[in-house]
Amino acid sequence: MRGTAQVPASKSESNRALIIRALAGAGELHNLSDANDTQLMQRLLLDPTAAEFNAEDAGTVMRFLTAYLVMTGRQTELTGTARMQERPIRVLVDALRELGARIEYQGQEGYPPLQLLGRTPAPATEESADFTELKVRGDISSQYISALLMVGPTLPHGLRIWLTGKVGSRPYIRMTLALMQHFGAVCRDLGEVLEVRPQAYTPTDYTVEGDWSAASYWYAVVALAPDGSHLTLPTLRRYSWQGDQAIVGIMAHLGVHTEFLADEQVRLSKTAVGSGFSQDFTDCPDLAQTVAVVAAALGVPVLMTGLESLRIKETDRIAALQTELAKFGGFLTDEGDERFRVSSTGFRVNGQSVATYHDHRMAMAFAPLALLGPLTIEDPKVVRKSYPQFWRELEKAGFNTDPAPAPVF
Ligand SMILES: O=C(O)C1=C[C@@H](OP(=O)(O)O)[C@@H](O)[C@H](O)C1
Ligand SMILES: C=C(OP(=O)(O)O)C(=O)O
Repeated sequence: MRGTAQVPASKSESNRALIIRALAGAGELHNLSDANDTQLMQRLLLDPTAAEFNAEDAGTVMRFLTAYLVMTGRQTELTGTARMQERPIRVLVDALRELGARIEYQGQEGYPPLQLLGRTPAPATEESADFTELKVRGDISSQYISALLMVGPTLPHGLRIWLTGKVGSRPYIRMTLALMQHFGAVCRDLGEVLEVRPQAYTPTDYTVEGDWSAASYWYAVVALAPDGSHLTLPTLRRYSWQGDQAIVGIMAHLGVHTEFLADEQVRLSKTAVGSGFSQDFTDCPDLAQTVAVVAAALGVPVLMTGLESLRIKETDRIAALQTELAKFGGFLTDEGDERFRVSSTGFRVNGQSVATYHDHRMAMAFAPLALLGPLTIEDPKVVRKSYPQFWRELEKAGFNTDPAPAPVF
């Protein structure tokens, strides 16, 4: 294994930059992601008169657009796939209602689809109030908090959010604040409290970094490749806003060494694996599948915590991992108290077929196992959500895929 693999641009950064640019009115965005989640966000933001918006299976699109559309006074319906209609949104809807938004549930209370009916300005806050205040729980999805923060500068008194509960995916909140600041917003992260001053965004240019969550699949490839393998990934920064850069430290336990080169490149090389470790995924839930598969394949025991949010993503990722790993001799055992242990006995790849449950990360997390033997990935098009060129890049790296990857768009 030698060479260079292209990762897509970060869909998380792209989708924030698109919302903030829409609020700023202008600004050039470079290296936007070709992920369906980002292409979709771009198309929907360009459609000012649509009577219905479909966020498909994109959590950021659903949550960010709910706040953006309703707070900019749009009256429209916002829906998504069958799975999106099972992903909760009540925390965000309740918070927006407190800000004067009129939102109705079209189906089940607490879930999309939503009817957005515009906004009646909230009762005049006292003159002395320096911020409009909200209490928001942080233990279901950080996307609600990012969605609220991004519209914060447009509110007459700005916004002060008190976070309650165990806050998950916090690096994504920091990324939101960092991008807002890049576009001239004045905000402060005080831990439990987040503050945004009322102030127009400044039109600014931004170049999106490569996607560290997508990079994790190349870490998996190097971890499972023969000794002496190495791989270069362009567009990844040493100082990243993405919490999934945590893959650098995690994969050091699984035999991948990272070197940051000049010109925003990282070089991965294969080294010795460690004897086992514990890892909390609260800050980086999207890495859990990659790590579980590699650890099981290498026979490195891992105690995984912080997986709570995995149950409400594209699929129940804990159940999906348990079912699919078992086909190979891998286990993700629930030890109670939200602790899960990865283990394996006689892990073998010999033609199994992996179900992907409409989840791009199931497909990409299991694909690197092809280094150990042949396997089938069902419904390979799922990768279009975040990494449409994934199969093509694997072919370029020397994997044989049948059928050969076709353009996914
Ligand atoms: O804000 C974002 O861009 C994201 C936040 C995370 O979701 P949660 O906050 O729901 O954990 C992550 O899993 C998702 O892929 C992208
Ligand atoms: C959970 C994910 O995305 P979202 O929540 O934005 O649909 C993901 O990309 O793994």
